Amino acid sequence: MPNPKSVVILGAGAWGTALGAIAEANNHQVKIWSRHGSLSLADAVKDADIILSAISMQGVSEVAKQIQSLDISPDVIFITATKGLDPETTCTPSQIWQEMFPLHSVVVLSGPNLSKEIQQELPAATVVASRSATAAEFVATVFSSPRFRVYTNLDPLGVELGGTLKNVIAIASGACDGLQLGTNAKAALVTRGLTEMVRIGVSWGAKTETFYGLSGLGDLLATCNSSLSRNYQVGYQLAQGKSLVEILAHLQGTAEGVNTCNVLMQSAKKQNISMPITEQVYRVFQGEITPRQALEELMLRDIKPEYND
Ligand SMILES: NC(=O)C1=CN([C@@H]2O[C@H](COP(=O)(O)OP(=O)(O)OC[C@H]3O[C@@H](n4cnc5c(N)ncnc54)[C@H](O)[C@@H]3O)[C@@H](O)[C@H]2O)C=CC1
Ligand SMILES: O=C(CO)COP(=O)(O)O
Repeated sequence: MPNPKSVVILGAGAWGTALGAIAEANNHQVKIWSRHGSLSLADAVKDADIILSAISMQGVSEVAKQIQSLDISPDVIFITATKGLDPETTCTPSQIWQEMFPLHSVVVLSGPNLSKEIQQELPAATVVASRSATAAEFVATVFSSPRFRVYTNLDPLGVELGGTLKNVIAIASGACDGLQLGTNAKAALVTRGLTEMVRIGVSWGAKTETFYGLSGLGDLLATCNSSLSRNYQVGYQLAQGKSLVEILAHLQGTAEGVNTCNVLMQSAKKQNISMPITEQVYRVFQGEITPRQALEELMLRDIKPEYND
């Protein structure tokens, strides 16, 4: 374990708090900043070795801009744990952090990490990815513990997109379970969902194999099969006939898949990339069709080869 480091967590939500507890258990000094708390951002990031952002997508650009105006040591490593896409630019959180801090190392942390289980100290594994192998290895040592196994990876975009894109498939999976469609249907949905994730992710520059790792397939398995996932909960409740507005009004925490689905649909249309599951989730959100009609549309698509469609 490295010497104690000063770790600043941005965001006091479910994930920020859980990650703070892991670093604290490894004897690091942890400060958690929240937009609603009394600690100023300037005081929070003063003397930081690591700044870890676990804020919702909607706050990332705004908070990164505020930090840009502060005095940050060139040695600070940024970690991003947000799973979302910017609605205006389609940038990922790490691209936003890297653009604002071009001389700093930026590390993506993503994996099958349902925060409630992590808070209960159940074992889990994750991935830390960066263009800088040294930064990724350093972050791995800060967060690794007997209950949190951290792998390094050199494809930050792929790792980040795995965690982000799977949220839309988790919504579809929740709907699949809400409609009681069975295990075969779920297996088909998740597998074809992964194909969609790879298709668009690779067109954006991610590596195919990254999607078959913990941050892609691993996170899909976790969120598509657990009612602890907020995205899954959204889909499940849609299948029960609730409106999206009603569901989001009562949901505890953030379901990033809703915004991600909208951003993905715009990009897929522009790039002419086929994303049938994402498209059906989008149409359900728009109130154009019900989850059951979405299922029928998916089942009645043209017959085609499994690959190269
Ligand atoms: N909860 C989980 O199991 C996991 C969540 N994530 C990702 O981490 C991110 C945060 O998730 P949670 O902590 O679960 O959500 P949450 O809803 O519990 O917390 C979100 C945090 O972001 C802050 N925030 C929101 N908008 C902001 C703004 N405009 N300015 C400043 N702060 C703002 C909130 O104040 C809160 O502290 C999401 O992108 C999520 O996909 C990733 C892995 C696991
Ligand atoms: O990404 C997650 C677990 O890895 C959390 O999923 P939800 O955001 O759907 O709760």
